[in-house]
Amino acid sequence: MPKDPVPVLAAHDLNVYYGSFHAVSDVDLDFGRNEITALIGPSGCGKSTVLRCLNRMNDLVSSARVEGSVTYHDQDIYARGVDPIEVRRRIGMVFQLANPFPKSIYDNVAYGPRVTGMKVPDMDDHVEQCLRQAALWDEVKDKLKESGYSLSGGQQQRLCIARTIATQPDVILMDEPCSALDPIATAAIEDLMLELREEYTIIIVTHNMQEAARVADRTAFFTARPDETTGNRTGLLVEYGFTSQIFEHPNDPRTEGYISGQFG
Ligand SMILES: Nc1ncnc2c1ncn2[C@@H]1O[C@H](COP(=O)(O)OP(=O)(O)OP(=O)(O)O)[C@@H](O)[C@H]1O
Repeated sequence: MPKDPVPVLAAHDLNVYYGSFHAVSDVDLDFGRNEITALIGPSGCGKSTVLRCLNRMNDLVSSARVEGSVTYHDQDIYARGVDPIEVRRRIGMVFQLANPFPKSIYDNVAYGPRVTGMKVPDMDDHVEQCLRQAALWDEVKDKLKESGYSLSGGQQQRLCIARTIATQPDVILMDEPCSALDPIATAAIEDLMLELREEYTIIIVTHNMQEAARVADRTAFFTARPDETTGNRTGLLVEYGFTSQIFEHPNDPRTEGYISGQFG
C-alpha cells in the first residue's frame, strides 16, 4: 500500500456548522482508492458529520453549513452546478440501522437503477450480480419477491449494501454498519467489506476499535475540544495514518489515551 493514499475522495479545510454551533473544525483527509478508512473517536467528535459531508448528505439537514472543499476525482462536489443526487449515486451510503425499502428484495436492488434512469441491459442479471457481490444471493435467490423486511438484521444490512452498489458507485460510506448486529452477522459484514475493497473505496465510522483494527487500512482519530467561552465541543482530526501505526504507535497522546481506554 502506498505511504500516502491515492485519493479518490479528499476533504480540505472542512468546517461544519449546525446553525451557529461549530461542529467540526479544519479537517484535512485524503481517502485512498481501494482502501478501507475508519473514522474513530469519542461520541460527538463529528465522525458522522464528516462522513455525511463526503456525499452531501448534510444538505438534507437544513441547519447544516459546510465550508472548505470535498473533492471526488479532483472535482469539488460542492461546486455550483453539481447535482447532489448524482454525487450520492457515485458515493453511496449504508446506515447504522438497516433500512430496506418496504418492497421486495428484488425491487430494493432494482430501485436505484430504475429511479436514476441507469441503462441496465438485463435487470435480472444486474440484481443477481449485486446480491452476489453483497454475499446475499445464495440466501435469497429463491425468494426474490418476498419483502426485504422478511430478512434477518444482518441480511437486511447486506441487502442495503446490494442496493447501494446497484447504482455503481465507486465509494461506499458506512455509518456504524454493524453496531446493531450480533457477532456472526458483524463478521459477515466485515468479511464483505474486505471483499468489496477490491472494487470500491470504503469509509466507515465505527465505535468498535477491534472492528477498525480488523478491517481498516488507515484510521483517522477524531476528538472534540470545548470552546473556552461557550463550552461547546468542536470536533477535530487528531491523527491519521496506517491503522497499525495508529493502534500500535500513536503519535499523539490523545490518540493513545483513547486507544488504551483512558478516556472517550
Ligand atoms: N442534525 C444536527 N443538528 C444539530 N446538531 C447536530 C446534528 N447532527 C449532529 N449534531 C451535533 O454535532 C456534533 C457532532 O455529531 P456527530 O453525530 O457527527 O458526532 P459523532 O462523532 O458521529 O457521534 P456519535 O459517535 O455519538 O455518533 C454533536 O455535538 C452533535 O450533537
